[in-house]
Amino acid sequence: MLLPTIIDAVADTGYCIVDNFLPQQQSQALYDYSQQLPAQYWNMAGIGRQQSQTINTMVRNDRIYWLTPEQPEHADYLAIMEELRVEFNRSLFMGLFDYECHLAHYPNGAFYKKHLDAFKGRSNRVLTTVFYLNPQWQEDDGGQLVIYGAKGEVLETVLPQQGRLVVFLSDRFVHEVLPSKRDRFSVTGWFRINASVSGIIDPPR
Ligand SMILES: O=C(O)CCC(=O)C(=O)O
Ligand SMILES: [Fe+2]
Repeated sequence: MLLPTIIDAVADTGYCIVDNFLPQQQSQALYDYSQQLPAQYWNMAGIGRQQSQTINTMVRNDRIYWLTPEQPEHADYLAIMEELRVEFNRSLFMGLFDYECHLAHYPNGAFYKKHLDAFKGRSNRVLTTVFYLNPQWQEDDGGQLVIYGAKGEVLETVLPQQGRLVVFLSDRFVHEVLPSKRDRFSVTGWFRINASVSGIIDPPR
């Protein structure tokens, strides 16, 4: 069973990379879904939250589409992430209360510069997950996820291979997506705690 392996790795090092997280046909089904999604459904990804959201194509130029449980195509993925959430809470008492995720499309040339997904005490995003959908990705295709350690050293360089899942603590690891030379598809998500900042519950997006 993969879930305990993921939890042990995150408890140990703060991150985890696993292959074949879903059965191949489920990964492929999400890939196929992303391929047929009409262009107008994809939004330019922003930086920051709600009113303070800005679109800065110097930092990132991927396009995103939020997944919802109402769509049957997303049900398998959301169901396993729910299992993972429950397991994290049971094993590590993390108090994760929900999960939000979106499809991401990096067209040829797209990237996401070094960033953190959360700032200590200022976000309810606790754990980042990235699930890759791309069949037969090669080194030359670029688009690697680079994860950095506390001293700025490279910890991991990850090819966005179909079926591969990366999980890491959102406020601990600076990371970036190197320029992709092919259309690159993934599902990026965050497990969240119900933290309130200045008495205001952090809204879902
Ligand atoms: O797609 C990836 O490898 C990482 C994406 C990312 O860092 C983000 O959306 O915050
Ligand atoms: Fe990120």
